[in-house]
Amino acid sequence: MVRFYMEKGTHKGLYKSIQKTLKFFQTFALLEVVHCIIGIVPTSVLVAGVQVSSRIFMVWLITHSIKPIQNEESVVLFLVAWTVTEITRYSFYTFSLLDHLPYFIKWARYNFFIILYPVGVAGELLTIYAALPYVKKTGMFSIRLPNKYNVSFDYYYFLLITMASYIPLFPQLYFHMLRQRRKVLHGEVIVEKDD
Ligand SMILES: CCCCCCCCCCCCC[C@@H](O)CC(=O)SCCNC(=O)CCNC(=O)[C@H](O)C(C)(C)COP(=O)(O)OP(=O)(O)OC[C@H]1O[C@@H](n2cnc3c(N)ncnc32)[C@H](O)[C@@H]1OP(=O)(O)O
Repeated sequence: MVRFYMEKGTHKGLYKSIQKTLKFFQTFALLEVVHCIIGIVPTSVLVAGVQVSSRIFMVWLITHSIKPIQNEESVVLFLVAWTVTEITRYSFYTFSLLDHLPYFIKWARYNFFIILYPVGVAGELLTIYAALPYVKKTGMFSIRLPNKYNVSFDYYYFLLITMASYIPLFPQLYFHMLRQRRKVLHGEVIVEKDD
């Protein structure tokens, strides 16, 4: 991403140039949920599920499907937030497994999110917001009556509901990370409710 910006001097075309890698890694992140379900990692299934499904949704049902929004600045916002987060997170896992975790990586893992989470969420919400006029105009992914199954679905209203769902769900993730931060960096013992 940095190389693209240095070479082109603009964010336009960035999404197109990284989309394959993005789709591959974000789709495979589903394995993180599987790992929680089968108990390979002790992470909450609910927390990992919300985190991964929101990213898959952004990648496939928003950015991939709605071409006119791919060059929005808000796309860069969430791409940068996700990228820095995952570089830090997987460095943390790798060094932890090697039993040589540098303090800076641990510190970064449990501090960067304080800024990156709101930045990422802002990028995601602004991108969905930018998609709304196109979705309304084209009626994409919507099912209109009458049809033989007597079912109707409006993707435009689905997106509005999805945006609203960030209000109860995002604080859950953010406060979870704040609790993890207190536990890992300050050694506080925190009793969490089971899923
Ligand atoms: C259908 C439409 C759905 C739409 C839903 C809409 C609502 C969505 C609202 C929410 C929006 C979220 C948006 C989000 O996409 C925005 C961003 O991400 S912006 C960027 C900032 N983001 C972050 O900082 C993300 C932080 N998240 C995480 O760190 C994790 O994803 C989290 C799932 C929260 C888990 O963190 P936690 O600290 O609880 O657990 P860990 O999994 O890190 O660690 C537990 C222990 O397991 C070990 N572990 C885990 N995985 C591995 C691995 N792969 N390899 C090795 N070890 C692993 C880890 O070391 C821990 O071990 P220990 O306890 O011994 O330290």
